[in-house]
Amino acid sequence: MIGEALIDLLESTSGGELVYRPAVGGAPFNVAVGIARLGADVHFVGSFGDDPFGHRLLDFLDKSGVGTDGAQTIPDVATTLAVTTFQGHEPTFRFYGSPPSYGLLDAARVDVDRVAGARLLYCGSMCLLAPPVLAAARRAWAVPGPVRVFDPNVRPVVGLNPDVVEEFAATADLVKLSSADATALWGESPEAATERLLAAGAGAVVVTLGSQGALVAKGSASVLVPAPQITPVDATGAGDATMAGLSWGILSQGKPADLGEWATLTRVAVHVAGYVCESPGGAVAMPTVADLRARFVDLAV
Ligand SMILES: Nc1ncnc2c1ncn2[C@@H]1O[C@H](COP(=O)(O)OP(=O)(O)OP(=O)(O)O)[C@@H](O)[C@H]1O
Repeated sequence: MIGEALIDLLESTSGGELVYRPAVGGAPFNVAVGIARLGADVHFVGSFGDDPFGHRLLDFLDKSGVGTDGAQTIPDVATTLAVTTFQGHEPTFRFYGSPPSYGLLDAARVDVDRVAGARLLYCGSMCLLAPPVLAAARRAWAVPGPVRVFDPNVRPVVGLNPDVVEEFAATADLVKLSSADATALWGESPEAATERLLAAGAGAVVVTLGSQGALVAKGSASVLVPAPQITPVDATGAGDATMAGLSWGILSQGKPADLGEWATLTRVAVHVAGYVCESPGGAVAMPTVADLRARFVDLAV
């Protein structure tokens, strides 16, 4: 079934040379791998199907040094597959697999003691469309203690309820989203979405702007952090790399106190994203600190 759908899709979208490359991913998956590559201790909570694809994802997390106690393998369910096609370096996704394996997480997988002892809690993304995942995310989000970072990441599946986004934003220390997310959620400019999220209660907001970098806002002020000059090859996981860079910055330097400190953190994050854009694959392209230093010699990390 999936094979037939894939063949139809590939035939309908391949105008020239067709390049097929299997990869691993999913936004929270990419973020977890990205944070681990940068050197922090990270644990993943999420679900996979009980098939070779799911086993491969778990294996990749293990090999990347991500803790998988909170990962759940769902019996008799196929792992959701995403087929990514490209216009230049910009990816478009189509998902296959019903019910979606990522949407069946048991909220009991959230170890509240571990959350309470953590320094940072990341929550994303379109998976929140699934009621079980939303219940799990609310269970984790209710635990006081860690710095909370939230990525609504509504695309490529448009439909996440804006009320849910504002619910999580209300108690988030940081909300990161893309300008495309802002349009999909509210039909708003990055500036207007930033004001909305800050008014909802977010401590700070970062809106990514592709090759232009990112808009960082706190209180009534904002600043544009430019992206490094790169030659993009594959932008898959660029937003996730930004989130990984921001999370790692908070873990290594503490939560920023003011707009200037958020901008400093974001400057590193746009370089992490730029690095990822320069090679194919999303999660596999996430850099170590040594990779960043070698590629961007002027970057103080
Ligand atoms: N062409 C580029 N040159 C330099 N940096 C880039 C480029 N494209 C993306 N980036 C980096 O990746 C970050 C995230 O990109 P973008 O704003 O497109 O988010 P995204 O999550 O990939 O977007 P979308 O929601 O459209 O999928 C940017 O803020 C920037 O740092």
